[in-house]
Amino acid sequence: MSHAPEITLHGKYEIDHTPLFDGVSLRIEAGQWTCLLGKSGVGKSTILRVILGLETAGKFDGTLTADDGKPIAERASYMAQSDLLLPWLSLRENVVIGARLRGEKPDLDKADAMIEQVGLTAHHTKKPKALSGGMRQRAALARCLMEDRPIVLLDEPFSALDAGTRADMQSLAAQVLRGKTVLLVTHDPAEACRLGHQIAVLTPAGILPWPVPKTTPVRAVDDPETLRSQAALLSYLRAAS
Ligand SMILES: Nc1ncnc2c1ncn2[C@@H]1O[C@H](COP(=O)(O)OP(=O)(O)OP(=O)(O)O)[C@@H](O)[C@H]1O
Repeated sequence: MSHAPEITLHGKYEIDHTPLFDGVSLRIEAGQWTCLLGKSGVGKSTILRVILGLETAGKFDGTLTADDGKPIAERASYMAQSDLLLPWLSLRENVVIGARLRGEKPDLDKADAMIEQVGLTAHHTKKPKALSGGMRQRAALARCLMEDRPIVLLDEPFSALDAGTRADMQSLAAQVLRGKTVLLVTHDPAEACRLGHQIAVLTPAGILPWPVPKTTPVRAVDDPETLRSQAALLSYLRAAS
């Protein structure tokens, strides 16, 4: 796998001259999972889009760098909040769309294994409209995990899943993305405390680094320190909202 860089973002962002966040300093550690939380509308998805160089509603004023000095967007894979599945393609064709768009021969064996791991083998010929919301999200996850990129940006990738499937998909993503530089946007303190090597809370005034349990992710769902940590994080988020 190519080098998974550390990424740093410093700066402020405004929409129509109104600040959304100011003085943000976010370090996304090399080869680790950084979980980004914060209240709805504070700008988490915007940060992902800034990192990817995608269009946003406002203007970012600051710096975005990788520790190896190379461009970031072209070696990143991205799972957006909406599944972005192409409605005229089957689930399997959607999962290999990245290779097809690059004019490469898709690795169908790998795709089938990924579809099996997300539990959708029985549905691989179906079009997106024949899938439930949670199934579509798992298809989008499989499509993202197919891409062997060193940088991975995930925007609430497990939000539509039932609790059991969510825990399974978290474990799968952690296994497949081991060693990559991952930024995960989530509203779920339990998810952040289970998966995060680092946790950051975005506020209008900047980033608050949140202490993580001493154990290494993926943490057990019943690990006492993880449970204490997620309870403290939930209390903080509730008080801050
Ligand atoms: N196309 C747009 N035009 C105008 N404002 C926008 C547009 N897209 C986003 N915004 C504004 O930018 C702000 C940040 O949006 P963003 O989606 O980054 O928030 P978020 O923290 O990811 O929210 P959520 O947790 O609800 O997904 C919001 O206040 C939103 O109203």
